[in-house]
Amino acid sequence: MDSFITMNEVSQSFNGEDVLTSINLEINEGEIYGLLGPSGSGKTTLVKTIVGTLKPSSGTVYVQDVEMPSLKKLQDIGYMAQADALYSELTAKENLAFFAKLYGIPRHSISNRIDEVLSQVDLLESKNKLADKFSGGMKRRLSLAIALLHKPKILILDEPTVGIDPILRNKVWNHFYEMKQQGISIIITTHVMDEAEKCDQLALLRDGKIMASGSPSKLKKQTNTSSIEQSFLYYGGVQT
Ligand SMILES: Nc1ncnc2c1ncn2[C@@H]1O[C@H](COP(=O)(O)OP(=O)(O)OP(=O)(O)O)[C@@H](O)[C@H]1O
Repeated sequence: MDSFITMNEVSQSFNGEDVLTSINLEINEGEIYGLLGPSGSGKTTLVKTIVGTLKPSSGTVYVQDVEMPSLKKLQDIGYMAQADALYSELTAKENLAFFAKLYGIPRHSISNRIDEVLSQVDLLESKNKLADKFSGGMKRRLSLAIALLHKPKILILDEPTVGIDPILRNKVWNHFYEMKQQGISIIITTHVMDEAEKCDQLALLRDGKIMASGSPSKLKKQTNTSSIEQSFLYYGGVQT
C-alpha cells in the first residue's frame, strides 16, 4: 500500500512548552486512522500540523511525497476543524457555494455537487435555511459537507461526530467506509471509545506522545484486554 501521510519525529512546542513530542506515524491509502486521546493530549495540534496550518517545531510531515506546509497540497485535503467555520448569515447552500468557488469547482457542476454533499450528511431539506438557525449537530454536518465538496483524497476530521445522534453517526460512518473503498484516507480525532473501535488503525495519545499504535484488535491483543478503553488505561500505566 502507498503511504499517503508520513510524520517523522515531529515535535511541536508553544512558548517553550512541548505539546507534541517525537511523533512518528504512517497513514496509508484507503485507511481510517483514529487519533484517540483525552482533552489536551495534542490531537488538534497533530491534525493542524498534518494539514499545514501549523509548521512543526522540528521533524517533517509529508503528504504524498510533498513536505507540508504546502498550499498546493491543500487541494487534496478536506479539513473539518473542531470549531465550525460557517457564515451564519448565509444559508447552507450559500455557505457551500462560497467554498465551492474557493476550491475552484467548475461553475456548471457546483449546484449538483452541493446537492450531493448535502444528501450525504442528510441536510438536503435544510438547504435554504440560514446556518445561524442550525442546531449544533447540523452545523457539524454542514462543516463535514464543506470538507467533502472538492472530493479530497485525504479527509482530516477533528471530532466530526460531536453533537450528532447515534443513528446519524452510524450513517456518517457508513459514508466514511464508502469513501475508504474509493481509496480515500480518513484521519479522525476522537475521545469516544466506540468510535475508536471502528478505525482501521489507531494512535493512542497522551501528553503529546503516542503511547501505542496499531489496529484496535492488535492493541487489545497486546494488552490482553477486551476493549480499547482498557488498552488505553493499560498503556497509560493503569493496571486493569
Ligand atoms: N496556539 C497555542 N498556544 C499555546 N498552547 C497551545 C496552543 N494550541 C494548543 N495549545 C496547548 O496544547 C495542548 C494540546 O492541545 P490540543 O488542542 O492539541 O489538544 P486536544 O487533544 O485536541 O484537546 P481537545 O480534545 O480538548 O480538543 C493543550 O495543553 C493546549 O493548551
